[in-house]
Amino acid sequence: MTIPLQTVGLTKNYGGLCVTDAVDFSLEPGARHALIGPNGAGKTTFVNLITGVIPPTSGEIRSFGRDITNMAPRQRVKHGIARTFQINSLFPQLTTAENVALAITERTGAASRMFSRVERDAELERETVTLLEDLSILDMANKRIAGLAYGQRRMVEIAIALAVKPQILLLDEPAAGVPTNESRAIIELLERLPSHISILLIEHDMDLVFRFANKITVLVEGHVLLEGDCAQIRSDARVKEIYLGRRHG
Ligand SMILES: Nc1ncnc2c1ncn2[C@@H]1O[C@H](COP(=O)(O)OP(=O)(O)OP(=O)(O)O)[C@@H](O)[C@H]1O
Repeated sequence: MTIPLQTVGLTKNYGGLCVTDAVDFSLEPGARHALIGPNGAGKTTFVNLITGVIPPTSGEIRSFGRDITNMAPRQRVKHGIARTFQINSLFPQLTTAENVALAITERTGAASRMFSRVERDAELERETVTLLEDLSILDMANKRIAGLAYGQRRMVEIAIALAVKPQILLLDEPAAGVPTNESRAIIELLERLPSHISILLIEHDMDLVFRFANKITVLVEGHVLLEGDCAQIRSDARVKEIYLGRRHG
């Protein structure tokens, strides 16, 4: 089986500053992989390179056997790569269902014009309901985004990323800024994500990382310090000193 996502010698320089330093990385089929590292380690830059928001200085990005290094961001979405953002991108006056339906419409676009309006609307509703049901957030369907708690909005953002039917999902700090009493629901939602989707989670909350991921890559100053399972990462002295030590000392 071809590898969903792979970077080879991926490098990004800003002037003299090397932010992504020859990163070799693989996301396996069905992965639950976390990318961790201290502030400024280059995690978001890495995601921006993968999604095509910024071009690399050198190196390659491959996905399912295809070189996507120079592919436009929209094409990468069509190719199956979706992401969530740290910044809220929802329409606050629309309901959860309307926000998700809009994202589905964007995906189906021209293809759906082959059907009549009634068929289209029925299919759109069916898919929206199924998606919300699968994530156990159907109770939020008719609520406006503006009236939702912050943690609930983060869950809708994940639903929207799923609306493009991705094969690869990049989650950029899905629990950032979410109060502790709401973060549990987010963790449970992450655990309900379809197993065939390969997921890369960027997260500072180590409890969430250890619960979600079975493989972890530690990025420090743009380069991969270490990669391993939760036990290997927990027990590594360098990781404790550089990153975990400050939080889990
Ligand atoms: N457009 C840019 N121009 C110059 N330097 C940049 C630019 N974007 C990012 N950087 C620098 O690259 C480094 C990595 O930033 P990045 O946001 O990728 O780190 P991060 O690991 O995601 O941090 P955090 O955990 O705080 O979100 C930082 O030193 C940052 O200042």
